[in-house]
Amino acid sequence: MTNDKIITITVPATTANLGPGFDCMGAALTLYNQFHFTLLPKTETDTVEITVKGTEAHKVSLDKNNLLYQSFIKLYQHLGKTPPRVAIEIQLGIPLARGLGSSATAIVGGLVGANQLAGTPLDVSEIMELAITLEGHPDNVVPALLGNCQLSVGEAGNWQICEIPWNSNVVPVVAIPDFELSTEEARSVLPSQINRSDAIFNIARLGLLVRGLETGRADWLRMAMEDKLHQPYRQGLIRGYETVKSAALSAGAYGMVISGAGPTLLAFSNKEQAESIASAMTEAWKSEGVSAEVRSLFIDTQGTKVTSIG
Ligand SMILES: Nc1ncnc2c1ncn2[C@@H]1O[C@H](COP(=O)(O)OP(=O)(O)O)[C@@H](O)[C@H]1O
Ligand SMILES: N[C@@H](CCOP(=O)(O)O)C(=O)O
Repeated sequence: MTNDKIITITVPATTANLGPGFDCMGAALTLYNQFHFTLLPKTETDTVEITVKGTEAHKVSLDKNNLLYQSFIKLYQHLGKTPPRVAIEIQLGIPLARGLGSSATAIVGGLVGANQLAGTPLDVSEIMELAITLEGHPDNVVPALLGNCQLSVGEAGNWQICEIPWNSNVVPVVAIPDFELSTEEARSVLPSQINRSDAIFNIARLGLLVRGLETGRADWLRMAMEDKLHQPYRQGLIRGYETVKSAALSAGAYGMVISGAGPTLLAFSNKEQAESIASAMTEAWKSEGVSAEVRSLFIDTQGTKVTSIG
């Protein structure tokens, strides 16, 4: 094995939807997965070597079904090139199937890793287009790639990406429970049709959320973090949702929403109250028999980072 080229891709977690921004808005968080790609010499067989590190490593597939590897292969197929043999090491810092964009990191990491090894034939917007197609919605892959809070508007082949300013006094507090909820399951409970009043409810709040995030105005954020398109259908899948929400609000949170497809719950706070809100959410979940890791994070401003050796 030659170790002459090692590429490391670091991809941030994301919190998608942010309440009313279902399938269109999301923000990158300061929590990361890292992917190392090492070029291997060609052989007759095209086996892949995958190793995974981290507390949930045993849950990740080590064969060709691995989502990171599949995304890696997709980029070469897109280029019409044969993929090289690689050894992949995954360092998991983001818990899986918790609504923090672990699948988005795998998709973005695989595409960006392949693009680097192929000599960077694609630019960021071409990678973004492929990532959105693979994930099926833009709200987690776009901030994972670009960092910050991003609103994605459009359709395949024609995306407008708009960065939403985020006031530094709006602190994301994430409460990550010890149980999983796959995005697939959380999407399966959503209705295919919505009524007009629910659409108006969300349109108005998404506009308010954009201004609330920019200004940090508590009264705007409080109302803006409500939603009628996905959360009412999903909250029944999250044990303790109501208890944790009332604890967060009583402790002074502006609002609380489901992070991505859940089950992680996301509260917004000012800097002063973040710690007491985190404790209140931990205790509330404990009272429901759920152990949770609760953390105050920051918004990641850099997005996906590439480091190359060799
Ligand atoms: N680092 C990774 N490498 C390979 N596959 C991953 C990785 N992270 C997540 N996945 C895949 O994505 C699935 C979780 O995706 P999903 O249900 O959308 O949850 P999430 O909200 O975490 O994105 C995992 O069960 C696994 O199959
Ligand atoms: N808009 C999607 C977002 C899923 O994000 P994830 O981080 O849970 O994969 C949805 O709500 O289904």
